[in-house]
Amino acid sequence: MAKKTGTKKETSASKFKLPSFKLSSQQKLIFGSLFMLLGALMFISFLSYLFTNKIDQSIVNEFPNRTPEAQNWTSLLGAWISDIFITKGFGIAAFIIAGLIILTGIYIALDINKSKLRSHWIWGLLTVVWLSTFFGFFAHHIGFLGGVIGYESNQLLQDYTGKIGTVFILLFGLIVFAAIKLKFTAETFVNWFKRSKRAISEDFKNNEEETVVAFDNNLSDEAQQIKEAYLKNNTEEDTNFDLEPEIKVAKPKTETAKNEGNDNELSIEIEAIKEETSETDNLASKLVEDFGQFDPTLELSNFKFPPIDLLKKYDTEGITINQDELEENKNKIVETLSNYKIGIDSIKATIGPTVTLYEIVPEAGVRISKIKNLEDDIALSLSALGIRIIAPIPGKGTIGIEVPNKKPTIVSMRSVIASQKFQKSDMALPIALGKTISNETFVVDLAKMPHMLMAGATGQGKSVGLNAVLTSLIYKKHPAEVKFVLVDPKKVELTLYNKIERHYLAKLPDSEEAIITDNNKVINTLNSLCIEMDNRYEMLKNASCRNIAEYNAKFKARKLNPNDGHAFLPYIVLVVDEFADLIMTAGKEVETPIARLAQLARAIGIHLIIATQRPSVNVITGIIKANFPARIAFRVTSKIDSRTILDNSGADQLIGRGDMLFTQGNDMIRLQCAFVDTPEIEEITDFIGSQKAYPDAHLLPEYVGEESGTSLDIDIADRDQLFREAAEIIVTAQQGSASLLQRKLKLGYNRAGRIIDQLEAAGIVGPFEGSKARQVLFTDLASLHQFLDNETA
Ligand SMILES: Nc1ncnc2c1ncn2[C@@H]1O[C@H](COP(=O)(O)OP(=O)(O)OP(=O)(O)O)[C@@H](O)[C@H]1O
Repeated sequence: MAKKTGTKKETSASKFKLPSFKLSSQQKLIFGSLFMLLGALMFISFLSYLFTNKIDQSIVNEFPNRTPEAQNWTSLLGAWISDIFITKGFGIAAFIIAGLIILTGIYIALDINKSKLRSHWIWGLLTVVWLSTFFGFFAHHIGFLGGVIGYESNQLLQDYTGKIGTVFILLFGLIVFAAIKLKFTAETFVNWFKRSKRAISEDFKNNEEETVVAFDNNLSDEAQQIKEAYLKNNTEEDTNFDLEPEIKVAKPKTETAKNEGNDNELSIEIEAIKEETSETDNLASKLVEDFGQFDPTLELSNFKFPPIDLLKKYDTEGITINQDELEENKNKIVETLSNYKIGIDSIKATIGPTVTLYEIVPEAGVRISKIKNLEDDIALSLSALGIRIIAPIPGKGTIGIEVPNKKPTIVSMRSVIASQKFQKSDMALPIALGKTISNETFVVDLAKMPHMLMAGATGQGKSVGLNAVLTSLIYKKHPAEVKFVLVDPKKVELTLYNKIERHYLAKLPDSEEAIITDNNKVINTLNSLCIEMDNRYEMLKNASCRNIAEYNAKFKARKLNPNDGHAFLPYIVLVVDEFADLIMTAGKEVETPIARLAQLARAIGIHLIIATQRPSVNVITGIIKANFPARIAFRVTSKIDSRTILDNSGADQLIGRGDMLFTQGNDMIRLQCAFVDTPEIEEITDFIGSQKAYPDAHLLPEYVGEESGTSLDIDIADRDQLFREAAEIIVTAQQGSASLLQRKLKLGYNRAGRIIDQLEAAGIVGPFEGSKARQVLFTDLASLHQFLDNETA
């Protein structure tokens, strides 16, 4: 019964299947030469027809009659075909048709890309129509020049537009041809005109010069005699022989003579190196010329970035200078230092949003370490929390004392997003983190970091920091360019981003919620990202690219064929809020893929941001730390925590509420994190969520955990049409890889991946083994066929 339904399905499917025109090499040769010979035969007939058409005129209408003898070189058939194509058809433009048929034969025989052939045919036929209409003008003099079609079309145009109109229409056709096919522009003509003008004037000049040289030659005999006489007496080679200016003009002649004289010297043969332009390059530039660069944003071309007005302005924004406070702090610093016998040469204040930096130049002879050791005493005297002493300020010969402002100002997300620095940045993943102590907007490129660790005690601004990162990316990057994988074990921090799931989020194929709150799912997602990473590396390798930027540029330039499994790759940003919680519950299972991603994913555009409120060494392990050079520390409670995050103290002296230290491996920068509140995020996500979206979130590759092998139960009826063919390829090659199917069956990556899954479900290939190809469980085609036939029986 099962078999019956199966066959029924098959027959109905095959009914609608287009015949496949895949020819074997022998068939290509047979059909190719058939076309070539046919075209050549037509060409010879047409040529002969030009001389014999009058004689053969009477017999062409009696084609079935074998008796009359035609004068055409290819006899009756030639006369008849020529009559149809030339006289009754397109006139002498019919030669182009013969040419096109020959060309078709060549393309088939040599198996050249058929898309070019299609274009040759389209342009060829248009030229035929144009030429025959053009020759239609002269139909009264030589009848077959334009043929009946040419004559009629010309007449039609003349009836409606007159002779002048017809000429204009034909001229327009010519311009269209020149512009589209020959890529002419108005400049081409202008340049031509200029060049020909220049050529004329150069000709004119050359003529003038020739007369001068001729004149020189007249004189040169005499001059030469003088020179020879002189040289006889002066054998020195470097004689500065300054003759009349006429001799200088003739100098090239002397040089040639010199070269001729050195016959037995080795001559250098210079081989012109041909520029290597591969066929794909030509095809790519042709595609780019025809369709423009590939635009990844095309599917959501009407997508509107959220307007800046969705972000709030704050009353406490903008720095106000409190002169009294400045004076007071300055006096306190000078006084404290003088108590410890440290003299000051000069002091300068830079007012930031939360702290003011006092830059001190100590008197000559004061040891820097002495000031550094007095940090706590100075802080006590200034009676302020959050004093940080930077001794010395890197790159400057001064000592910095950061003192918190009495009235800190908020750095709004709006102000950093609107800043020129952010708006004009051309970074791959720009992040406007906040403002520096000198009140400059601080923008960094996540792609260069390439991963970020964010830590700080609870309530010090981590979630706001993560939101600032996400908001920056959303304001600058189209949904096609960046995707977020959000992990939020706290279940409340990132839920708002659910609304932009189909725009900006990526998720596992089988999961309902894009934002991951369940720790088990995190493990699957991280492993899936590892698969994505391996896939992307494979794609990069096949495209001979070193990183995602190169790859995407190549893809946009249409140098990579989507049929070979290539696709535009969006950046993927993985955000983990509360990493400590994950490590506590899942330990190694999480740490291993995170470490793998952190070590390898930078080149292929996967970037990690992990945040934790417990910066202890068992959470931020050595391996994690080694791979997260960019670190952000909000306020922490102890020096030890600060050292765990930054490898340095300082984070314990911050004042909280977005006050942070940022390091990218070397210097530490104190920043005030940009503030973005939940209602603002809500408005932004509402704005984006209400726009047209992709059908689904960006799907990550499926990852099947060790214990859950059952999700691969794929119904036989749901199998891909190419399932059997794919199985045969895999068994023949004894290599279970999706890329093999991609190449052999010319499939996209996703379809090849699905077929591999189906093959696994059918027990033809083994399970996924990381970067290794899957094991093939059938050794020969016979056993495979037997298995497949039994399956459907
Ligand atoms: N950049 C900032 N500017 C001004 N205020 C801020 C800033 N960042 C945080 N705050 C204030 O601190 C509060 C707590 O911030 P946030 O929720 O980001 O802390 P957290 O570190 O994520 O805490 P938890 O770990 O408990 O989630 C905010 O509600 C806000 O009032």
